[in-house]
Amino acid sequence: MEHQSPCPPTTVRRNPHRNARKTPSTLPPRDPPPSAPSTIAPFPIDELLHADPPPDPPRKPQSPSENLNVFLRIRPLDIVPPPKIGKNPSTAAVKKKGKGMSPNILKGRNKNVCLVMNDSSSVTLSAPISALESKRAKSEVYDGFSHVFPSDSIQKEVYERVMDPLVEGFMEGKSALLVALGPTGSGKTHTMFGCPRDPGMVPRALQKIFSHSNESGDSHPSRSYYLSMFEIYSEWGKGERILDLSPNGVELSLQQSSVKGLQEVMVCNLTVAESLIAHGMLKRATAATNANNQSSRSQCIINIRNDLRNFDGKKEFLSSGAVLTIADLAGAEKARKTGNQGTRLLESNFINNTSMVFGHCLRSLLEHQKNPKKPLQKHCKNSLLTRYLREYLEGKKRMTLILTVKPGEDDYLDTSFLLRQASPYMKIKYSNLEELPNFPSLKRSTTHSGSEHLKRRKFNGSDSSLVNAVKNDNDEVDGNHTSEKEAKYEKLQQKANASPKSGRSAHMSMERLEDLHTEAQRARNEKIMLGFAKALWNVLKEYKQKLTESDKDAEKLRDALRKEKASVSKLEKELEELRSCCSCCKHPSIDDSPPKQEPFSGFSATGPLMKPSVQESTKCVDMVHEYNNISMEYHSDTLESRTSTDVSKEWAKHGGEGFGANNILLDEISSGDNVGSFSSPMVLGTVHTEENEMIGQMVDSFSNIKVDEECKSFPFGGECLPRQTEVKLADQKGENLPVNNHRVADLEETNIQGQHLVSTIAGLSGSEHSDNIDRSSPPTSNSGENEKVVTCNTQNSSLSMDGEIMKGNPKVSSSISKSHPSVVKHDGLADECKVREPSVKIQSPASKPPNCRKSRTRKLLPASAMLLKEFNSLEIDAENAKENKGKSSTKGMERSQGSISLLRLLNSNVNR
Ligand SMILES: Nc1ncnc2c1ncn2[C@@H]1O[C@H](COP(=O)(O)OP(=O)(O)OP(=O)(O)O)[C@@H](O)[C@H]1O
Repeated sequence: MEHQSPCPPTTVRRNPHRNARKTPSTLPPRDPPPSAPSTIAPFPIDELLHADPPPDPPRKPQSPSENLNVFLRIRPLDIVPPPKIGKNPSTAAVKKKGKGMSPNILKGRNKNVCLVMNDSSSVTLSAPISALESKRAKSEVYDGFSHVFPSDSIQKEVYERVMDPLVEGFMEGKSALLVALGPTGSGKTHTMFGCPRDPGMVPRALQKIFSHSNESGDSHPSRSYYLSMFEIYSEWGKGERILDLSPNGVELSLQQSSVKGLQEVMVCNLTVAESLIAHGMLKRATAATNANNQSSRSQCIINIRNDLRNFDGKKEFLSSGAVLTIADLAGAEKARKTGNQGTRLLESNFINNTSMVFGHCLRSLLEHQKNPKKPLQKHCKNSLLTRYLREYLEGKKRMTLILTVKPGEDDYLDTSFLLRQASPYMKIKYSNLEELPNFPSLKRSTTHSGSEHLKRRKFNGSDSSLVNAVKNDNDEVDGNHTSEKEAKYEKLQQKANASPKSGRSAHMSMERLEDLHTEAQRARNEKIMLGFAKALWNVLKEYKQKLTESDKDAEKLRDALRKEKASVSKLEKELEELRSCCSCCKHPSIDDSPPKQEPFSGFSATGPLMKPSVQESTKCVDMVHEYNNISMEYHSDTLESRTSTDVSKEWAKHGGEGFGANNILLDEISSGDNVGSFSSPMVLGTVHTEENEMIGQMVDSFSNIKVDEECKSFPFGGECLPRQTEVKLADQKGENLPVNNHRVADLEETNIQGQHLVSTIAGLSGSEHSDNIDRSSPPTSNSGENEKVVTCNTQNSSLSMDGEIMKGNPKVSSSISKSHPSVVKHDGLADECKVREPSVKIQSPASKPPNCRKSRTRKLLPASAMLLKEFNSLEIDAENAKENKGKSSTKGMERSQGSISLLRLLNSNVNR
C-alpha cells in the first residue's frame, strides 16, 4: 500500500451549504461508516476505492410531483491523460507523472481523489491539501441526487436509471430532455454517445425505441420516428450559430424556440438512426485540448420525435408528437487547465457563458418556485441553447440532468463548482405533470401541426408550468391584474396539490386552469385589439381632418364659381342689353353680323326697307351707280358755290335723268364703300312710307337705265354675297404703286373725299373735303372688265372714275372686281342682272382689307352724319323746315324731313 500523507482535519460541508443539512449518519451498508465530522481520522480512500458499489436501491416510481432528476456520474480515474497540447505546467506535470506508468500506477497515483461516493444519492467532496488555504480539512457532502454512478459504472446501468424512464415516457407520448452537464473531459460525450463497444444513452435509447416497435409488431404500424441533430457553436467568438448536423445540413437560425429549417430525417430502423448519429458526431465541432483530446466545442442537441401518422379513431396514442431531446453540452473549462489560446479560448468563453446562462435559468426557476412572487428571470434569452430549451428551463416540461465529474484532486475545483452549482437544482419540482395524460389538448388530435404541437407541449407540463404560462401571459397583458390572478393561481395550485391525486380532481383543476388561461388569452386579445383600434382611430381622425380641409377648399371654390357665374351672367345680360340696343339702333359699327338676305319686295315694302343692312345699302348704291352708268366730273372750286338749284341744273346738264338726291344718297353710301359710311337704318328707317314710294318710283325710273356694269347686290334685298374691293395704287401714269397701311389710309381719306365730292355733286354744300378735288375725268363705264375704278387725286383736287388719270397727279385706283357672279332678282325692276360676287383685293401683300374696311367705317361716319346735317339744313321747303324747327325733337325726324325734302327736290327735277 502506498504511503498516504496525513489527512488534514475534515469538515463536512453540508449540501446545500446555505441550508444546514443533517450530516448523513448512515452510509450504504457496504460503505464504511463515515467518520464523525468533528473527528480527525484518516480518509478511507482505499476502502472507498476498493469497496463494491452500493446495491441499487429499489427503483422509485416516478412520482408526478417529484423533483428534477439530477444524476451524478463519476468518471474513472484510470484514464490515460490526453497528450500535451500546450506548455501548461499542470499538463506537463501530468504528462511527466504519467509517462511510462501503467494504468495501475495511474490508479495508485490518483488515489488522492477528492470525491467519494457516500451512497447512491450522495457524495463527499474533499478538498486536497494543495487547494486548502489553511491546513484544516474541508469536506462537503452533497446529497439528494437521483442516483450517483460510481466511477466503475457501466453504460447500461446509467441507461437503465437515467434514460430508460425517459424513453418509456417518450414512447407513451411524454416529451423529455436529458442534459449532460459537467466540466470538460468529465465524460459527458462518453455518457451520451459512448463508443461502439460501449454505447451510450443515445444508441441505447434508439435501440429501445426500435426494439419496442419490433416487439409491438403490428400494434403501432403507423408510428414513425424522426431524428434531427444540430449543434450550437461559436466561431471566432462571432456570436452563436446553429449548424444542422444531419446530412446536407446547413446553418440554421432560431426563431422563438424552434430551429427554422432543421431537417428531420425519418428513421425506420436502428441502423439508419445510428448512421445518422454517427454522421452527426463526425460533423460536430471537436478539438483537442489539454483537458480532452477530443473536446466538444459546441452544444449538441439530438431530437427524436415520435409521430403517429394514422389514427384508427378507437385508441388514443398519447405518444403522438412527443419529442425526446438529448443535449450534450460542451464542458466548462478553465484556460489555465486547458491551455486554450486563440480560437480555443474564444470557444471556451462561449462554452462557459452558455453553461453559466443555463445555470442561471435553472436557478431562477428554483427561486421562482420557492417564492412565486419572485418573477421568473428571463435568462433564457441570453443564449441560443437556453432559448431553444426555454420550456424546459421554465419548468413547463420535465427535464433530467446528468452531471459528470472527475474525482481526481486536480479536478477538485471543477467538481466543486459543478456540485455547488447543480446540487440546488434537485429542489426544482415538477408537480402533477404525469397526472395529465387525459389533458384535453393532448387528446384532441394526433396530428402534429406546428401550432398544435406547441400548444400541446405547453400544456403537457405540470400545473406549475401551466400557471407560469398563464402568469407570463398575464404579465404581458396587464401588470395590474397579475398579482390578483397570481393569487388565484396559487390558490388553485395549492388546492390541486392538496387534493387527492385522483384523475377527476386533477382534471377539474386543469379545466379551471384552462378557463383561466382562456380568460387571460381573451384579455390579451382585447388589449391587442384595443391598441389596433386606437391606431385605426388616429388614422381615421387624420383622414377626417384632411377631408374637412378638402371640403372647405371645395366650398371656397364653389363660392368663387358662383361669383364667376354671377359676373358672367351679369356680363351676358349687359351684352344682351347692348345687343338689344344695337338691334334697336342697328348701328353698323356694332352689328357686324352678316345681313339677312331677304327677298326684294320693292321700295314700298316697309319691313325690308326699314331695316336694310348697311352693306346691302352700300352695294345697292354701287349697283345704282352702275345702273345709271353715270360718270361725273366736277371741280371742287365750282362745287362750293353751287346751290341746290345749281346742282340740279348741273346734274340736268350732264343728262342725269333719274339721278337725284336719292342717287346722291346712294352715292354717299357707295363712296363709303363699306358699312360705316352711311347709317342707312337711321336715315331710311325713319323715312315715311310715302317717301319709300317715291324712292320706289325713282328706282323704277332707274330701272330703265341699261346696266352696263355688274352690280354687286341690291341694297334692299336680293341675293348678294360680300363684296370684295380691290384697291390699286397707281401713279399718274397709271402704274401700280405699292400699298401699305398708310397708303390704304390715304385711300380711305380719298374715299371720304370722294364721298363728299359726290355729295357735292348732288348739290349739297359744306363738304369739308370737297376742296381741291378735281374731277377732271368724266365717269366712264368699264363693263367689259367688270371693274370700276374710282380715281381720286387729292393733290390737284381731281377725281376720276373708270380709270381716268390726271397727269402729274398721283392717283389712287380702287377697283371693284366681281369675280363671283350671282343673280339678283328685283321685284320692282324689270331687269335681271348678273352680278359677280364682290371681292375686295388689296394689290399689295401688306394691305389688309378687313382692317381697312373697319377703319374706313369709322372715318366715314362723320361724313354721313355731315351729309345728314346737310340734308336737314336744306331749306327746300320752307314750311317743312319751319315745322321741323318747331316739331322735330329727334334727329330721326329731322333726317326724315330732310330726306323728304331731298326726295321732293329730286322728284321735281325728274318731273322737269
Ligand atoms: N465512464 C467512462 N469510462 C471510460 N472512459 C470514459 C468515461 N468517461 C469518460 N471517459 C473518457 O474520457 C475522455 C473524455 O471524455 P468525454 O470526451 O466524454 O468528456 P466530455 O465531458 O465530453 O469533454 P468535453 O466537454 O470536452 O467534450 C474520453 O476519452 C472518454 O472515453
